[in-house]
Amino acid sequence: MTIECENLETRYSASLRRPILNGIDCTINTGEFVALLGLNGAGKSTLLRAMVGLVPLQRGIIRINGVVTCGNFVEGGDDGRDARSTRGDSTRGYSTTNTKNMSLVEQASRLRSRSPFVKTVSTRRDIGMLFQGGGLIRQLSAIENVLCGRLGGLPTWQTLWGFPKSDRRLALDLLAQLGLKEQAYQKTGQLSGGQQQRVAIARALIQNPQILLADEPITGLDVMAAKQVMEILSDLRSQKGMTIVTVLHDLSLASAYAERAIVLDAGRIVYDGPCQNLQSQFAEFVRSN
Ligand SMILES: Nc1ncnc2c1ncn2[C@@H]1O[C@H](COP(=O)(O)OP(=O)(O)OP(=O)(O)O)[C@@H](O)[C@H]1O
Repeated sequence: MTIECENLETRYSASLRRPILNGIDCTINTGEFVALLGLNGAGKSTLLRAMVGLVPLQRGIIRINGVVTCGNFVEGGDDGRDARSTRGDSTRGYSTTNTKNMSLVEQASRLRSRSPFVKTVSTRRDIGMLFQGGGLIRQLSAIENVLCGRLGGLPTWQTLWGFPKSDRRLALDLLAQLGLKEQAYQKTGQLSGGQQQRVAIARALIQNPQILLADEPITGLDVMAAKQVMEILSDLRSQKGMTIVTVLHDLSLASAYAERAIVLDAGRIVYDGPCQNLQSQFAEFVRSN
C-alpha cells in the first residue's frame, strides 16, 4: 500500500502565522520504514493524523493505494454532481454537499452512495494508528483494550453480545506474541510504560492493518523498553511486510531502525532521504527524552 501526500496544506493558524502543514509532498511506499523527525511543533503529529483523515485540509489530497481518501472538503459547494470541486482545480479534491438541512440518515446514505467515500472507509481500515501516550483505557484489562481495536469492524448489534471467541483468541495471541501473555487480564493502569505501549501495538494490530502509523511510540520509555518497541516495529515490517511510519525524536534510533527519514520544520519537509548521517546533518533536532 502506498500513501501519497500531495501539496498538503492545513488552515492558516493565526498563532503560528502560517498553516501547520505548509505544502507537504511525499509518497510512502509499501514496506518502507519511515521516521518522521523534527523539532517540537514542526507538524509531525499533524501530518500523521492527516494521513488517517483526522485533520481537515485546506489544500491538497491524500491517496492511499491510488484512492483519494482525504482532500479539501468544502462546505456547501455541491449541487448533486457527485462532489467534484467546483473550482476547477483537481488538487482541491472533493467538496461536500450542503448537509445542513439533511437528516443524519440522509447524510449517511448520501455518503454511502458516493463511491470515493465508500472506498475511503475500507481503505482507512488498512491503517493502524498508535497515538501519542498509547490512548489506552487504564481501567480496562490489556485484552479488553486490545479488543477495542475491533470495535470499528463489528456491527453494533454484535458488540452488544460481546466479542466473538475468535476475536478474543486473536487478542490473546497478539498479546502473547508481544510478550504479555501473563498480563492479559491485568488492568493496563497497572502495567509499565513499555508494557502499555505493547498493548497499544496489539490493539492496532488486531485490525490487521497494512500500514502502521506510530506517534512517538517510545517517548517516556527507558532505553531497553524503547529498543524493544523499535524491534517490534522492525519485525512487523520485515516479517509481515507492513509499512511503518513513526514519529521519533531520537536520531540514533531512527538511524538504527528506519531506512528513510522525513524531517519537518515549520510545516515543511526539509529533508527526505536515507537515515545515514542524520546526526551530523540534524544535530539540532536531537532532544533528550
Ligand atoms: N488542533 C490544533 N489547533 C491549533 N493548533 C494546533 C492544533 N494541533 C496542533 N497545533 C499546533 O500545530 C503545531 C504543530 O503541532 P504538532 O503536534 O503536529 O507538532 P509535532 O511536530 O508533532 O510536535 P511534538 O514533537 O511536540 O509532538 C504546533 O504549534 C501546535 O501548537
